[in-house]
Amino acid sequence: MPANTHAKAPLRLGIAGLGTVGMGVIKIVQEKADLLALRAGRPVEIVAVSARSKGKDRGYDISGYAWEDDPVKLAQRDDVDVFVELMGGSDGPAKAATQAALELGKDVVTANKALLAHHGQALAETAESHGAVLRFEAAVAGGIPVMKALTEGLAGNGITRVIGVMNGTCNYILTRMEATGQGYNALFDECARLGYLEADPQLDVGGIDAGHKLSLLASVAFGTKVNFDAVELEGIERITNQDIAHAADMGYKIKLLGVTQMTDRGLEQRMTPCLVPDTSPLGQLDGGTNMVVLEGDEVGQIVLRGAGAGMGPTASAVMSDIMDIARDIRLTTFGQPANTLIAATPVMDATPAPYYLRLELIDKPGVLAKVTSALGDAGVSIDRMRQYGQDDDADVAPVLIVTDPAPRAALDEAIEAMVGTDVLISPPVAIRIEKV
Ligand SMILES: NC(=O)C1=CN([C@@H]2O[C@H](COP(=O)(O)OP(=O)(O)OC[C@H]3O[C@@H](n4cnc5c(N)ncnc54)[C@H](OP(=O)(O)O)[C@@H]3O)[C@@H](O)[C@H]2O)C=CC1
Ligand SMILES: N[C@@H](CCO)C(=O)O
Repeated sequence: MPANTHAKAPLRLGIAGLGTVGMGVIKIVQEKADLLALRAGRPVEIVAVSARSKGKDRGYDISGYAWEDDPVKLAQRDDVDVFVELMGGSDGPAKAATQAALELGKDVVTANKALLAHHGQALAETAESHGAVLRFEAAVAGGIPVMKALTEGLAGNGITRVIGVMNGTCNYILTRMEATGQGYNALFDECARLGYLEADPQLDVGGIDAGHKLSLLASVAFGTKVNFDAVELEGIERITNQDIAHAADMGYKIKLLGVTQMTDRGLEQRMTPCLVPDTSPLGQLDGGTNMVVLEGDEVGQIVLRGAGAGMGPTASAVMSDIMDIARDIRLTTFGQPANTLIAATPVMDATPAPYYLRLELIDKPGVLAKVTSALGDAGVSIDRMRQYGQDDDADVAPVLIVTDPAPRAALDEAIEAMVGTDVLISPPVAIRIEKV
């Protein structure tokens, strides 16, 4: 043990969840004990652990830690100072054990975005009323220290907008679709084989996991209560190789993009596929990497890029919160006291933007006129339009339209009118073109 670290009592951890992230934390605590003690000014120790299966070989020696079958019992142990929740799930044992720890005034560190997106406000209030801290750096964008950047580095800024790619699985699928020409389904299967998918894959490809993260970022950025239900969500399941190729043709990439900003109408939160310029940092983000772009009124734009998942990166973020607690840095959960967070008016109709519209039309005279008049009647003006040849099927006319900036509601009105004219072979695909 390094000198000068004996004066303060060790910080004693109880870790519930010994999977990818839990074992990553155990690895760091075991392998970097001296470094952590020097940096924290006190030793950081694990005293007890919990998971579903006691007998499982986990690759690291955990025989020196007390075992609890019940995570709630672990959270309540007298010898646990910090309860580290790494089980996952928005309810069940993760919620029960977190609540139990906080009610006893014990600090909690978690990587669980689902838990916080659904119960963050109530848990933060419980923490603060019991003099405990609840921290979640690892829950958003894995190894990227985005919460620290927002709450500490940018503490002197009014945040104007947060945008980013926050789900590595979706970015992997979209960039591999472009690079290899493989379809969505084949790449979904590849992600399953590589172990990239959440236990419920719909959380990834449906945009829900990334939506959880966005709702937490919005709360910290704008001082608002977490409101996941108000996030406009759309997944990547309907994106085709054709969309990706057409987007590339026009100088864009398709990303599952999160955007949150406070407008004069209220709080906008969107996690939807968007087109971004292929030369922008977001456009150039390949594979399972995450990127979060923070915009502050003093600092301008900051771009953070890094691993959004995986053992080392996620455990690194968990340790950041643990080390703050070890150093007696006791920050609020969402960057300001939970009872001062406001309930922002949700804006469900996003700020107007240009849209990419892909249509499969019946190839016969007059169909284009019907499409353009549907757009015109809804007040949507066309910026560019292109019809693609289709050698193998003479009855189908694929048409691509880029609109001028328009409200989404107007575009939906136009699409509804088009559907009513029977000129479409399949439902139109509309993708927002985001200014980044
Ligand atoms: N993996 C990643 O890259 C990232 C994960 N996260 C978040 O971190 C958390 C953990 O994820 P990850 O490590 O990947 O998950 P894993 O599935 O790898 O591990 C989950 C662990 O929790 C234990 N567990 C599950 N349910 C219970 C229960 N009812 N009672 C006791 N223990 C239970 C499991 O036990 P057993 O091993 O015995 O089955 C397992 O050890 C989640 O909230 C996740 O969203 C956040 C960012 C990135
Ligand atoms: N399933 C998530 C893991 C990290 O939260 C992702 O793909 O980004």
